[in-house]
Amino acid sequence: MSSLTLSRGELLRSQNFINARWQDSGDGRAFEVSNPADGSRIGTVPDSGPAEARAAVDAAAAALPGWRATPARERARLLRRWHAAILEQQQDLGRLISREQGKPMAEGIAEVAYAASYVEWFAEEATRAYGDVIPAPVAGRKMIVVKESVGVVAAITPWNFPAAMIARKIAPALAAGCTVVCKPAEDTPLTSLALVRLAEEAGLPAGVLNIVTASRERTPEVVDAWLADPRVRKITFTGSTPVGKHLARESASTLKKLSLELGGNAPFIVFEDADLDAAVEGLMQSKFRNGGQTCVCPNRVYVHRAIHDVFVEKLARRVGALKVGPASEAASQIGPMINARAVEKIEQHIVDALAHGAQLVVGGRRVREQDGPHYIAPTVLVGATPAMRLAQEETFGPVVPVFRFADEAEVIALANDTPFGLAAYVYSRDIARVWRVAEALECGIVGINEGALAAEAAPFGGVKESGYGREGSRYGLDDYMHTKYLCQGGLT
Ligand SMILES: NC(=O)c1ccc[n+]([C@@H]2O[C@H](COP(=O)([O-])OP(=O)(O)OC[C@H]3O[C@@H](n4cnc5c(N)ncnc54)[C@H](O)[C@@H]3O)[C@@H](O)[C@H]2O)c1
Ligand SMILES: O=C[C@H](O)CS(=O)(=O)O
Repeated sequence: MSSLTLSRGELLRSQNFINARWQDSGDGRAFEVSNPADGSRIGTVPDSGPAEARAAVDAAAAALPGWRATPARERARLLRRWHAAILEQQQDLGRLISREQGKPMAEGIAEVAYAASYVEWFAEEATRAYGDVIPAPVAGRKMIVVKESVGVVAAITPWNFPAAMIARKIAPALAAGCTVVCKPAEDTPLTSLALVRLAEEAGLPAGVLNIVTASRERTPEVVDAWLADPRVRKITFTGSTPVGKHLARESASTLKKLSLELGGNAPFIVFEDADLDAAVEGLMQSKFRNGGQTCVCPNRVYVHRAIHDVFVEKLARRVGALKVGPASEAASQIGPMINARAVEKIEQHIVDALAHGAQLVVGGRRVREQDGPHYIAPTVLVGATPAMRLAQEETFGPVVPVFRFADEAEVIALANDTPFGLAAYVYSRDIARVWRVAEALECGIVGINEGALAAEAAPFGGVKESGYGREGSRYGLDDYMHTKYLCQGGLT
């Protein structure tokens, strides 16, 4: 594949950004970033360690008093400038996302607008961090509640949405008056570096936003330094549940505030009275977005036995028609999986399901191997059971296991039989039923006859082992603020 050229070449960064200075790692170590479509090299970034981690916190801590004291309207103004700069570079950033993450070009470009929507949203929310005045129970007393920034925030982000996930963390943090150190996923650091470059151009003061990159091997050195640093008052993380649990355990020593957006295992439930065409469309939208590599992708599809066969036939026809290929091909709808580890997990899930009695309807194998090793054919399996790994673990790939069910009580029990609780989907035309089921499902997000849930105005997050905290929405600022109660006496 051709080397990546951007209309603004300076957006392709190769250094950390600490205290407003682009710099290599102290020991000069670096690692390559490659295109998951064909393994070709896109760029190199620093392989940072504890020294860079500490330098970033030093900068963020030094900048905190000034940024915290900056009027909210000024913080909002800077976020609006960042928002405008991101949209001005939407095409470049979209191409960069698609090149380093693999998603089809249209999805890469759409992700930039999605990321920018969080920056715009929190530019607005910045000026609405209201407190309260409490009617005093006794004379001569004033009782006031104020909101204050939590302080230095460490953000650790995943590879599946390299722009949106970091914007969804940095924007509320800056809006709240926090300063930030961030570490993007080793597979997709370039997009985050480009966004930080645009934030620099927007005029953020030195030290307010700092980013360090690290390989998978050195990431624990960077993040463990932040976990042990008492100046870091909050960790915000999107990624796997095992890593989320590690962060929660290690944050306990300094009782950091946490936002954890972790793995999912979303059920997609189709009742016998559902609009089947709408349900198939909703499943195609939610399941195959980013090749199935999102935390809200349906991981288990439950179809009422009365409409099972006709639903599967409709679904298999759509799935079998999906085009698999690199972002460089305009017709591609399903890109390569992010890395070999992801492909291995997906293949293990398929093999395990077939070994436990599932039947393959379409897909089930690697494709386009002449182009690269990360392409998986969109797959539909029927005869799935709770005993299979793909029912218990998040596949994070283009695989649809279909389970039969007989009645509402049975499918609610099946859907909730998982440690995870992020998203769920219900298709039915019975209004009473959809609300009964939506309320019974143990999760943070429910799509009712709808497959497209993501929106900056909505609170995003889960329950159980999918984590806690909410990102986006009018609730999103709370995760970056403390509530302080002021009581003034002696006024009689
Ligand atoms: N909730 C989501 O949006 C989301 C995103 C990515 C992955 N996942 C889940 O996680 C699974 C594995 O994906 P993954 O390996 O990319 O996720 P991961 O959790 O390993 O990586 C996510 C981020 O955590 C960092 N990280 C990894 N190990 C760490 C450690 N020991 N200490 C601190 N930070 C660490 C990574 O460098 C990356 O920045 C996926 O199959 C999927 O199930 C969920
Ligand atoms: O994969 C994780 C993302 O949070 C999904 S979404 O972009 O918020 O829908």
